[in-house]
Amino acid sequence: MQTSKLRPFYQLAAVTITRTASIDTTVVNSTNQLKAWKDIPGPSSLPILGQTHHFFPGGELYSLSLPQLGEHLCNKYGPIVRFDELWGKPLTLFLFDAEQSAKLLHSENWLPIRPGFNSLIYYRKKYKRSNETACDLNGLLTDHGEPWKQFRSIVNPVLMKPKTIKLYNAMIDEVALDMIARFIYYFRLKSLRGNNNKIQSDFDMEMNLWSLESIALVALGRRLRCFDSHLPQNSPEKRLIKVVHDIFKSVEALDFKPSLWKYYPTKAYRRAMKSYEEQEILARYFIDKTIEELNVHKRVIAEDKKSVLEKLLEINKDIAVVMATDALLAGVDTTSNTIIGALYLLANNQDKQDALREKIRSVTDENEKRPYLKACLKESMRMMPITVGNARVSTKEYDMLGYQIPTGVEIIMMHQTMAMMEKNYPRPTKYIPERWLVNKDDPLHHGNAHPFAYQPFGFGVRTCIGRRIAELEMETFLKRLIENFKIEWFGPPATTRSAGLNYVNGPYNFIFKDL
Ligand code: HEM
Repeated sequence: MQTSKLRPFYQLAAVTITRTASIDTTVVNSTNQLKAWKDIPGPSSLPILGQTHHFFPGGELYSLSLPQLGEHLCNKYGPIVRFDELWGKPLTLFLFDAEQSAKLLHSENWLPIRPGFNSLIYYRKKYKRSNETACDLNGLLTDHGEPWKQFRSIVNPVLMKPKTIKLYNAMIDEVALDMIARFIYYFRLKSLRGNNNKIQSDFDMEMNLWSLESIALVALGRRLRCFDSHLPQNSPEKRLIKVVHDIFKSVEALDFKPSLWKYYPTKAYRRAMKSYEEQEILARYFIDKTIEELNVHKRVIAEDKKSVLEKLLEINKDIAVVMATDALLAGVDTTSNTIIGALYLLANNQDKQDALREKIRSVTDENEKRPYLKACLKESMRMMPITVGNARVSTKEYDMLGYQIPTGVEIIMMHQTMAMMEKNYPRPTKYIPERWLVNKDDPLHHGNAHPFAYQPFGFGVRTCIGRRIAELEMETFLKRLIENFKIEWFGPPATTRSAGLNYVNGPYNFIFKDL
């Protein structure tokens, strides 16, 4: 291997994070006798290998999924667990304490740095640049500091204002109804509906087709062909769905687990660069087609009918394109897997499903709020979240549980583990949507739990930009499903895997009975 080929890898550290916030050590009280970093509990270290040998076959962390890793670390080492710097990965801290998470999230809420997409940052800032196609705007997933703030201040009003998002109600309902029609059509085909009405098709692909069709309609303002019954496997729609899975898998392999990609172009690194490129090409295909159509028709579109892309195009074309590309990456597996989790939990808790159906039927005004529906989704995200937690890089020194935490540490707040602790949510393994609704004197009242044990959409100025869209999509679709079908689960409990996000594994033993 020529050294020139390796050079970009050596340079990576320079591009990953630009710290613009000043170091403020006031968070550490100098009179405190704080214990040092090395005193924080964590797996033992060996010379050269550091703590990585624990991830090798026979090691205590070998082949654990991220949720399993969280549970193991918390049970064995306690609420704060240390991983030392190694192979280009900075100091990393796993946090299982809601109060400390609150402190960190509040304190890092000026220009928060969220780690976790370093390989995508590398692709967008270095790899593409070497292919002479890079642009300076890299988007919310990968920008930090002032560039992130500028970008976010432009897209926030378009994507986060509840009033603006409400304008998409009818469109999103149209997609939900088309998906229900597709379900009914497919389920009537004997080949897809086996004994006991059990689904025999790829249920996760079906849910991804729904989520892609929905996010594309909001982001681009156009219908794709996701519900076309003759959609080929190599269609841009199905390829995009597949490449999104591949990307999240790559992020876990390169950015969460020990990997040598920063020094050497490993196979996983090469696969990741190919996936990032393909996602960009496919997203651009849909975006360019949309812009072309807009230019040809030059229709005067009412403000409430404009897509996110059209609204952003009027402000800045580069931002419009990058935001649509990111929506077609971050808005697919997230909503589809949250819905699969919610359906699984409702199928296994028939009393809650009946209560939800009754509440949905009792609403006569479409604009009326649906607190029980929201509570069902909140409870699903508590028990089956798509991410194990949130993360920030410390830009100040902290006193955390008596330990001095330096700057530049990647701190992963393990909300999935915290949200399943009895002290945070009583009877944590039980699916109880009511906990989000009951009043203060009820021991289950969610306000009695620490609010920072549960943060499915993140926190503060860096919170998920797609949150309002995701909630609208999921509430609309879940409502239509529960209105139309009684959903049951057949066979052994579902298992999950982590591949960047948490996914429910097949077989998807759902039974959908017409009502
Ligand atoms: C159930 C659905 C979803 C969940 C649970 C979810 C969760 C999250 C979380 C936890 C974060 C990190 C927030 C933080 O660091 O504080 C995030 C960021 C983000 N999400 Fe989502 N997300 C969902 C759907 C979507 C959708 C539909 C989009 C499409 C627009 C989207 C786009 C993004 C983007 C671009 C960011 C980066 C925001 C920034 O750093 O400023 N997400 N999401």
